[in-house]
Formats: sequence, structure tokens, C-alpha cells
Amino acid sequence: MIELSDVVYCRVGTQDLESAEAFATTILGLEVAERTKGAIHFKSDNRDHTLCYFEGNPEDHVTAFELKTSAELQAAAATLDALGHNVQYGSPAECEIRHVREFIRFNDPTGNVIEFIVRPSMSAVEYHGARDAGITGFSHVGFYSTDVERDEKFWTTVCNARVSDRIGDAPLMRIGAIHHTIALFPGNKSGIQHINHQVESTHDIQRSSNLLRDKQVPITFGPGRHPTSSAQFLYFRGPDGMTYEYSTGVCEIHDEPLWRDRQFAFEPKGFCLWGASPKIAAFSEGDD
Ligand SMILES: CC(C)c1ccc(C(=O)O)c(O)c1O
Ligand SMILES: [Fe+2]
Repeated sequence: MIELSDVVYCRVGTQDLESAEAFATTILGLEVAERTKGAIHFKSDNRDHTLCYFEGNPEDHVTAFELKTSAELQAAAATLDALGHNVQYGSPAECEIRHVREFIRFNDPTGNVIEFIVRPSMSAVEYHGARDAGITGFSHVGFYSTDVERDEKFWTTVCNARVSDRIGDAPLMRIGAIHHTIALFPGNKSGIQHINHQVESTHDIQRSSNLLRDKQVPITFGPGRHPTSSAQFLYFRGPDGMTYEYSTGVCEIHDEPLWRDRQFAFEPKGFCLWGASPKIAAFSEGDD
């Protein structure tokens, strides 16, 4: 079993790095951690970085998860290799760019590009967002899945993810106590469906809702409250159609192994306790 300890960063391609930087800083509220040729790294918490926009195809998305030791990384590589995943080791130059000691890259069964990394750098400097969005950190990622049952099996039997809840057949999976770190959404492609940052309070959700509306950033869902994690949320559209989510108050699950995953309806009431309807194709067919 491959033990993932946390999600670490997303890397997202863009053909317009300048606009991506403007969005990440002035709208989303991240801080520039580092600018290199053709890429910008952003901080959202005490880690070196949790998001990177790089010059490239906007459909190129990478998500990294941390493993505890180099020995676990070697064992994970062997397991994935035996299962037929094409595993590549990151070169020293690629490790340096990512600020990690070592990593492997492979595709999940849908084709999502995944990196397993060890020893990500922490930042010696506290995060100060370019605007006060109240961000406390990068928290979870939603992946498109061409077969959610198959991919749930991958994340829960090859890796240590556990299903906390399902909305329709879409699982919300935890790798620690936080209700979910990985969500899967039925779709006919691979890629990141949404990137979540936690914010401090309701106050931040409401303030951002007004700010985004004033700046004409499309709000695609919320403010609302998830019946699943009980978090209050706000979804909005970023560069190249990427969905970003702020949420606050996500519950934790501490009664392992007694917790039983719950079933919620794949319809607006399964997504929001307050009656908001998503304008996001992955959550409501053809509405985006
Ligand atoms: C709307 C998506 C499917 C979703 C649903 C529930 C939660 C949660 O319980 O926090 C999410 O974070 C989501 O992104
Ligand atoms: Fe989410």
C-alpha cells in the first residue's frame, strides 16, 4: 500500500503567464514564491510553493503527493511499475525546479499526471497573500475521471485513500483526518477539475464573493455549504477555465475505522445545503 501523507502542489500550463500571475495574486490571493524562466511558483501556506503556472499547454496539469521516505518512493515505483504504469524518475534539474529531494511521475488510470515526491522544501518565510483572501493553505484537488469506480479502486487499494462520502458515484477521499484531499468527477477527459484553498472564516468567503463579483470574475457556485464536509464554499473560474474553490470549516474524521462513507445525491441538494446551484459542467451536466 502506497502511503500518501499530503497533497503538495499542482502545476498548470498556460499560454499567458502574465495573466495567470495577475489572477493568482490579485484575484486568488497567492504570493509569488519564485519566478524562473517560463514558470512562476506561488505560496499559499508555510510550504515553499503549492501552485506553479508554467508556459505550456493549458491542458497539462500535474498534481503531487508526498511520501515519507525515499525507501517508500522506491517501493511505490516498483508497485506502480508492476501494475503497468509507466514510472519515470525526476531528473536532478526537475527536482530542483520543484524544490523536492526526489520524485517519480506516472499517470493514474484515467491519465491524470501524478508525481509522488519526498522531502518538499518548507518556506522559512511566512505566507503573505498579495491580497487578504484569508487563505490558510492549499487543501484538496478534484480530478476528472473517465471511470470513477476504477479510479476509486486505484486510489483506495494501491494507495491509502479512504472514501469519506460519495455524491452520486463521485468519491470524496481522505488520506489523513481532513474529510477529503482527492475528489473524482465523471468526465470524458483527464485533468484537474478544481483546486481548493481553505480560508479562515465565513467572513473571507463573503468578502471574496463581493470582490470577485466587482472584478467580474465568473462565480460558478456559491456561496454555499456542502452537506458532505460541512464546509462553506465559493467556486470561481480562473485562467483557461480552471475552477478554483475557497472553503472554510471542512470537517475532520477521527473515528477510523468506524466511519462509513455516506451517499449523497448527484443533484444540487447533494452539493449545497443552502440551495445554491452549480454552474459547472462537471457538477451539473452541460451547464458551464
Ligand atoms: C461540488 C464538489 C463535487 C464538491 C462537493 C463537496 C465538497 C466538500 O464536501 O467539501 C467539495 O469540496 C467539492 O468540491
Ligand atoms: Fe472541493
